[in-house]
Amino acid sequence: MQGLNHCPAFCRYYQSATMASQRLGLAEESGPNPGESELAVNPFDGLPFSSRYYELLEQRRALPIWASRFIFLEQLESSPGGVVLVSGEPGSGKSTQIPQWCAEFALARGFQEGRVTVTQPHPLAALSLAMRVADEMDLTLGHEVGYSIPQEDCTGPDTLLRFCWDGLLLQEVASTRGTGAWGVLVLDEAQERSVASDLLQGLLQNARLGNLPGDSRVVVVTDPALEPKLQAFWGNPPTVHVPRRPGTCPTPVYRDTVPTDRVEAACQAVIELCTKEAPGDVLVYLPSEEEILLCCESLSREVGPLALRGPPPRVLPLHPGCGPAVQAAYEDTDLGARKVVVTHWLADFSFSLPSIRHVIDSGLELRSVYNPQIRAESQVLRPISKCQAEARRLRAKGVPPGSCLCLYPKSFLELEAPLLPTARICEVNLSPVVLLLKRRQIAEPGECHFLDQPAPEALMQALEDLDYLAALDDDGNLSDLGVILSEFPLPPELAKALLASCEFNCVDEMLTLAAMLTAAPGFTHPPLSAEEAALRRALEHTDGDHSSLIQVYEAFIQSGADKAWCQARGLNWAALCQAQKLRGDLLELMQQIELPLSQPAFGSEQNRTDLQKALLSGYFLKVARDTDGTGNYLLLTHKHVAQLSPYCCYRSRRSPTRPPPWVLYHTFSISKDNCLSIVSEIQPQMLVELAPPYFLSNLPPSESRDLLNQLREGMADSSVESESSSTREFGDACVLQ
Ligand SMILES: Nc1ncnc2c1ncn2[C@@H]1O[C@H](COP(=O)(O)OP(=O)(O)OP(=O)(O)O)[C@@H](O)[C@H]1O
Repeated sequence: MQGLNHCPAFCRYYQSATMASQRLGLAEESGPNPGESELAVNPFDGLPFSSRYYELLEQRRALPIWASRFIFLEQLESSPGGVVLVSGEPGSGKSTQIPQWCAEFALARGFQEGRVTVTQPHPLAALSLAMRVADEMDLTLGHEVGYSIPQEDCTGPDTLLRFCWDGLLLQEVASTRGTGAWGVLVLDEAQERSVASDLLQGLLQNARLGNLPGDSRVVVVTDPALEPKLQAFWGNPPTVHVPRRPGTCPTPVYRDTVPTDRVEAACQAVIELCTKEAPGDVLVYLPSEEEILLCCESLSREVGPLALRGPPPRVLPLHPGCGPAVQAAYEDTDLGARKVVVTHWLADFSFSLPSIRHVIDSGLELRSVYNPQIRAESQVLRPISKCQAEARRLRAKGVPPGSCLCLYPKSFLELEAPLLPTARICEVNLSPVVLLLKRRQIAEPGECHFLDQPAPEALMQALEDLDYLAALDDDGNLSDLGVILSEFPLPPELAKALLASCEFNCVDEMLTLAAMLTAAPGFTHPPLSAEEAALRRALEHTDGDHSSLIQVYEAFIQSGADKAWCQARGLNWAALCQAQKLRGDLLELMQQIELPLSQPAFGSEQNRTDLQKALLSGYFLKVARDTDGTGNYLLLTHKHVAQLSPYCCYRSRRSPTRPPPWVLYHTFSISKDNCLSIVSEIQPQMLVELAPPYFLSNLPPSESRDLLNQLREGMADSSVESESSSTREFGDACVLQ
């Protein structure tokens, strides 16, 4: 801010704004014109506007939302509760314009209440919007306009307008670190119902965000479908309705049946559009990233040989793994080639691509849904909501109208689809949410008023898990350990394993593992060729998948983070780079909290045991046992049978043939089969040492539980005989409980 206060243009702008009227500069509807040399200075950096600014200004003025600028600023100024709702269709200009107007509003108040933060439910959308808005405002990305997404903070001391992944903002407000405060907070894409967006709204509504200055503003931006619910939730705040764009969107054409091969059906529909030479870009919606990649491969093969008048279409994937390359979807292609963008739910509401004329919609989405009763994730293929289907249809714009092909019958969504997207808070593991609520001193998470209340059983399971992890004290409040766990941007069990590594002198290895488990479980993907498979096998570690992940990371670092090295092994280079960054962030955090670190010792026998102990301290809830040597694992916490994932090192190994009897796993998922992923062998004695005794006694009756209890009794007896050694062992185990 200091930079701005020393900027003459800012001082001139600010003085005139405050002297003339509270709303001067805000009510000015048209923005500066190229001829007005006096005003043709950017008030945010004091530099003259470039010609690019005026070029983009013309585009901005053509957006449907432009007509609502004055009314928005007026409501922001005068809203009695400080909350304003903005409701408009996708593509009307909400995500790019509202943040700029909020920045003008904050500037006119001299940024005395704080700066502007805009949340997005997808990190990639935050990045892409920051790039666009910096361009539209004629400012430098990373200076006045910035973004914060996992493992990348592109902001600086002069940042006035920050686009932020909502999960990150939630982490900031929960912890004592980070900026967390703002003068204007814009919660964009509320209709997506991300966990963080719902939670932030719940906390704001319950006035639990204590770090807010007195006169701050909250702007909630939504698709019209969620407006009535938000109106009721926020007590009828002032609402800006963005007018509908004049012109027509195509009437959808439905298929008679749902195709058995969606990818093939989508490819054929694209080829048909290309051969008919129907002008305009194409947007294809498929359910999953896997199908996006298959479709892109298949299209790239098939469109090349087509005898077309113009250049062959350019096929572009659009999914969370694309990184900054997503901007290519907005850019004009060389020689004016047609773009075919293949995506999934990511582009339901974000990524308004202005050149799209044709939409091909599978009507389905693949989502991960958590079942608290069996503590398992399932990949659920389900119809999209009616609101998403409408948003997809509206993506096809232009004159003459393009087309919208639905690869399903009309009755499909009418009968099966919900009206609105499901609130993600009702579909995820709630342990991190409950940890956060406890951090905000909300004693009973059920008390917090949310747009949709999560199921009581899901909350109970989360409380139970946090209790086992010793994150709660006897009164159900956050323990000291719980406070430290809540500081980490990791699931509670992984944060606990990381903390335990301080006790067991294996911080260096556990930091790597925490980063790899979070950013790059890419080692589990199948290799594509025999050479790849051989190179990959060389990275496998005999101790299991967890040690393999550490080994992959170390080899990656030794390669100098080389992209070609990763490609030769079929490893995801971008994900490994992310792991490297995250590891650095976690290390910094541990140093800030002044936790003891330890020297690298990967590969030694002592380190192997230490690492297992640290892992088990966090993951004792995720243990399974192969009771008869057939590879059918019984999970300890409930009566489910699961198999090792096909990519697990114990399955790809030629010998030994017998799978390990006791394993610790990272995820249990139910999709095509019941599958345990990222698995390492453990010794049951260690489990008895490290799991809280009441966890073991609460396990459902099974042969495994009896075995563990026998072990416990045996260990207790031997402790009487050799008190000194067992005191040391149990002493280790009790430190974090
Ligand atoms: N990252 C970007 N790069 C280039 N142009 C962009 C970018 N994002 C948006 N635009 C342009 O801004 C216009 C308005 O998009 P904007 O995202 O503001 O609309 P919206 O109403 O918020 O829609 P959505 O709900 O889909 O985000 C788009 O049509 C496009 O021309």
